Amino acid sequence: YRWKSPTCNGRLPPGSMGLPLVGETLQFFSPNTSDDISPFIKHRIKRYGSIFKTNLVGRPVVVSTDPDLNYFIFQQEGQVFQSWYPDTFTEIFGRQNVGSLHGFMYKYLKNMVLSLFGPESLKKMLSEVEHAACTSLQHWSCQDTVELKEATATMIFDLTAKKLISYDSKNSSENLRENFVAFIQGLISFPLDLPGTAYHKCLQGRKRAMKMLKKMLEERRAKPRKEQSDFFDYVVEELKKEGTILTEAIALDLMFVLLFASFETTSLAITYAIKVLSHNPLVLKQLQEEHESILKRREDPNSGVTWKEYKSMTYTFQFINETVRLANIVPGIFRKALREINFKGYTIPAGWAVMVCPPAVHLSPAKYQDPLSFNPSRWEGIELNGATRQFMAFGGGMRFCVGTDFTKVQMAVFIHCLVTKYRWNPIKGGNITRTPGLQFPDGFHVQMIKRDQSNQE
Ligand code: HEM
Repeated sequence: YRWKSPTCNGRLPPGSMGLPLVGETLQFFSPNTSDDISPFIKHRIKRYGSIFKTNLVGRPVVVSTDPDLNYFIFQQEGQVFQSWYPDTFTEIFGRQNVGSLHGFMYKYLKNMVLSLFGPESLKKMLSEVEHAACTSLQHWSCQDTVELKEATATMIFDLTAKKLISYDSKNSSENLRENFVAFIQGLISFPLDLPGTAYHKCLQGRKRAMKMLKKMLEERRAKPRKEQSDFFDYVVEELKKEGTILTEAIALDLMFVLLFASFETTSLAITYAIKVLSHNPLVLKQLQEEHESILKRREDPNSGVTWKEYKSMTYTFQFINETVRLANIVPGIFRKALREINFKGYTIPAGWAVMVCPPAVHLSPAKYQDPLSFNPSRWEGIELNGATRQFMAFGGGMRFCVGTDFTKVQMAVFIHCLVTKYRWNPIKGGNITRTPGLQFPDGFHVQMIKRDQSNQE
């Protein structure tokens, strides 16, 4: 009885707490192979309304699909709500990762990351991003087929690892990337650390990756470089400062999170983008027109993408917004109630978790006409500089994703290289599963063909 009816000073949102101990965890993780809102969420909205309670991995949770409550949760970060993630996240990302830090330390880290992925840094990175995209595409076009999820993940990982820690997979005896396996499955999973589970694989990967990162940082501290050129140099300088609040453990957890957050999310977005492009020839044509006209306007045809050109990719930004709206890479954003809250007649008790559910908003017919259709033009004339009540693919409020602009640069530049120089044929795979994180269980295999070659065919 106590499990089913938790104590509360007011009126709890409706919903079921499921079975003792496991709650509704199994239903929450059951796979969904469509782009639509997961049946778990959909059925409960129908039955209980837009705010309901449940229990996931032994935790009472209020799920919010209500735009007003979502907005309130994001705005109240650090006041009424605080960033909180299930134990699986904290164990995998480290207890001192940026998502688990608050107050002064959090602001300090956020500024550090923003200086790394802010517009000034990105302007300087543009040519590196283009180089990575062009060489990868060239390489893939020499192979019979390429599996895009893995290939784009490797491309982005190599670029970020170079920028952060000057890691070059080709000149290193150890493979850092292979430690980041099964992450999407392991992160939001049942915290069972048993051989064979995705959670176990993630923990093992984390241990190995942290060992490598620690060794690299120690080597750098022993032999600091004259000029600061990567994030490790910056960290080494910060650690030397008297009275610094940064510790080696915090810096390493941050490095680990950034490496993961940058490659796993953007590679899913790019793979998803190419998959939808394969089915939407008119969208592809519009993208081609935009990018070919950029090339035509260029005085020096051999020069790279400039910041001005990047900023002029209007249709591409609409395409990116539409991709991340439908991809719903982050299916749930977690917070903890710091005190009791009353909202729209319901009480959320202090200490309870809340989960903002972006897919429920992104796929709501009340917010988006024909929500499941891929239509970049719906974003025409809408400039998104942050989250809105309708769009929260990158979160919202104070914790809005610091990598948003980095992702957009990578996606836009990659699309530029792809649509101006290549065409592709889907060969196999491309099916998606959401458990609830987006995955391509059999990858997405395509044949990449250089356009001048294909024109001659
Ligand atoms: C398609 C790509 C991406 C998506 C959909 C995405 C999504 C999100 C979301 C929803 C949040 C908010 C989490 C919360 O409020 O608890 C977030 C935070 C974050 N993201 Fe991203 N992200 C993407 C790319 C990146 C990249 C490329 C980086 C690396 C630079 C990155 C680094 C971070 C970090 C460090 C945070 C934590 C920010 C904080 O706690 O203030 N993300 N991201």
